[in-house]
Amino acid sequence: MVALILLRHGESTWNRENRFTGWTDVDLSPQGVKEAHKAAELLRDGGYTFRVAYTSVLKRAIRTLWIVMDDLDLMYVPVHRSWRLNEKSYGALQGLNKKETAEKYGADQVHLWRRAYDVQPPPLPWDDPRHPRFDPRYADLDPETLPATESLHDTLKRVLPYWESHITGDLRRGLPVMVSAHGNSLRALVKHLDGVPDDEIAGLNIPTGYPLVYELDGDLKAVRHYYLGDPDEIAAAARGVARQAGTG
Ligand SMILES: O=C(O)[C@H](O)COP(=O)(O)O
Repeated sequence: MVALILLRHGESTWNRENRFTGWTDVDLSPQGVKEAHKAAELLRDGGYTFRVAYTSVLKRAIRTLWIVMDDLDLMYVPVHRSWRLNEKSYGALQGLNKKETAEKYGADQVHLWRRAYDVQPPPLPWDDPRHPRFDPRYADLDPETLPATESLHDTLKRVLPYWESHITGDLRRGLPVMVSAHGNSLRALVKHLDGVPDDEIAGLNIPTGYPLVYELDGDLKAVRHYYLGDPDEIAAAARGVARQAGTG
């Protein structure tokens, strides 16, 4: 059995302000920093460690990982960053307040944008300065592959090749792996690991800062998975995520 630890970054400044974030590179809030330290404590208390770490190219996930590695005295562990682990692109919704968006477009529409498997939010126009093609961190990528918006399905389609080509190799070698990423890139991974049907994934909400441990067998089938931390607190935090737009 090998452990895969999934960790959604601690609360970000835009989580705090209840804004759609997506590929916007905002940092952790002071609360998010505390959540990252708490995640490290939960891992230490549970006797968990990791030999390799993966994260996105967004600082809220990177900083969460740094804090965990520092607190666990694991700063030497190799870290791989990839845009493929970034949050789902929220396109033109990025920056907008979730509740105000629900008031304007209706709670049902916002729920579809947030949680439906195959629905894309409105795209960023090609010339919008926020389009990732203008961001130097993606300069080596074909601009046509960079998303102007994404459904969860689109997110899964770019997460999976990285899972297969990089992460599974370490797990097959028996190395425990940490993935510090985002609400929706992790929902995509969980959908794959647990074989969650398309129409059921809308009900899954991942809270910030609680390690989600998967025990995988030799074929990398998920045998068991569980959060570390107080179950009532975690359930309340997941309900809080579901209700960010006033719905759920
Ligand atoms: O990008 C965001 O706004 C959040 O990180 C995830 O948002 P969601 O829970 O609305 O999908």
